[in-house]
Amino acid sequence: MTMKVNRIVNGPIPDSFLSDESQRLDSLKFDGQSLQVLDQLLLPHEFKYIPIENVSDAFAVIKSMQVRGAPLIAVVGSLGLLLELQKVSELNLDDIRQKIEYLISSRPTAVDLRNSVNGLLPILESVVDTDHIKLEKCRQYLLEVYASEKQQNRILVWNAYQELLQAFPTKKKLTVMTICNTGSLATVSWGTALGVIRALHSEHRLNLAYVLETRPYNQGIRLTATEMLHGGVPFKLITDSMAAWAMKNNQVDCVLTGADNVARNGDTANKIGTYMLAVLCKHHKINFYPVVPFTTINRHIASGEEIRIEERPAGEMLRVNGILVGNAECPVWNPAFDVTPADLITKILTDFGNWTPEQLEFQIPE
Ligand SMILES: CSC[C@@H](O)[C@@H](O)C(=O)COP(=O)(O)O
Repeated sequence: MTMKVNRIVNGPIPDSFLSDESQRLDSLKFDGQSLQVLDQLLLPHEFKYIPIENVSDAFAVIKSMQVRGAPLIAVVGSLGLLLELQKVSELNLDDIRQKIEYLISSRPTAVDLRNSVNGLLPILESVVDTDHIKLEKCRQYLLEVYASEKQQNRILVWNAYQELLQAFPTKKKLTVMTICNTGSLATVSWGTALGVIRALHSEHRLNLAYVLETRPYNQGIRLTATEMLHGGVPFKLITDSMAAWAMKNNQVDCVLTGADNVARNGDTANKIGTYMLAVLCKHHKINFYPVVPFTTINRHIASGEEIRIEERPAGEMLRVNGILVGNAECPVWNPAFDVTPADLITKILTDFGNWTPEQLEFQIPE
């Protein structure tokens, strides 16, 4: 997969656009040789960075949800592998292939990680390069996963922002709704849907964001609310069950969500509850937009039926911050994601342009 994809809507992007990086929380610290990630399970009460030295460390923090959010998972997995490859002098093809599969198994729905680490395969399979050159190319590629996530995110947010200006030409300020956490804590940059909400705020075009609590694991209340408070972005936290009532009684202009896996026909997997929002949008005639980096598009699958939905442990539903709130014996079904069918989606906003689901397949870059 090529990393460089550029299709900037109404570009060039002015330097002033999202220039104040102090408004962002750092999901990780990486200096080229050492990596530390923010333990998101401790938020909002404690900001603690934990060191990652290899693939098993990366796997552990992704699996446990200390690190989450599709783009961030991809970067942390890739950097975990990079740190290992920086320590070896000889290429071990089987070992790298096994590590790629191991990393992918940590979160099966989020396709960014799969797309990113699988990008090593053509390098490993080259019949021209020596092992020494392959090793060096693998390192460069993995570093590029990190660098390009940052660059592409700015384009993604800009493109999505342009779409909203165009869709609501007479609105001075928008009221939006969002689910889960799609901000700097889910990426190494501004974020996807939450990045767009940030942009609306910094361009004085945001009235209010309704932030869903996002049961069962509360990424909305623990993470998004923390980011909004940190950046001074106007928002109101609501429980997931208040979404319909908020749409009915308050003007909501659009719903902006992230995505974990988008099929060629535009069917979009995202945090459980997203499908419910799309259905509500249809009833209330509200625009529904997934904000989607190129790395989240799964060109290998035709529709959402092929997306594997991760199921998480019962304890994540029965406990809040480790405290048991239900009977430990409760039978539980805990799917982490759902799939919004393409026909409920207004447009898919991407870093290579903004497309209706019908257009998407013909626009995905090689
Ligand atoms: C930029 S984030 C896109 C998605 O990863 C996000 O919307 C989401 O569903 C996160 O789920 P999580 O289970 O917290 O990793």
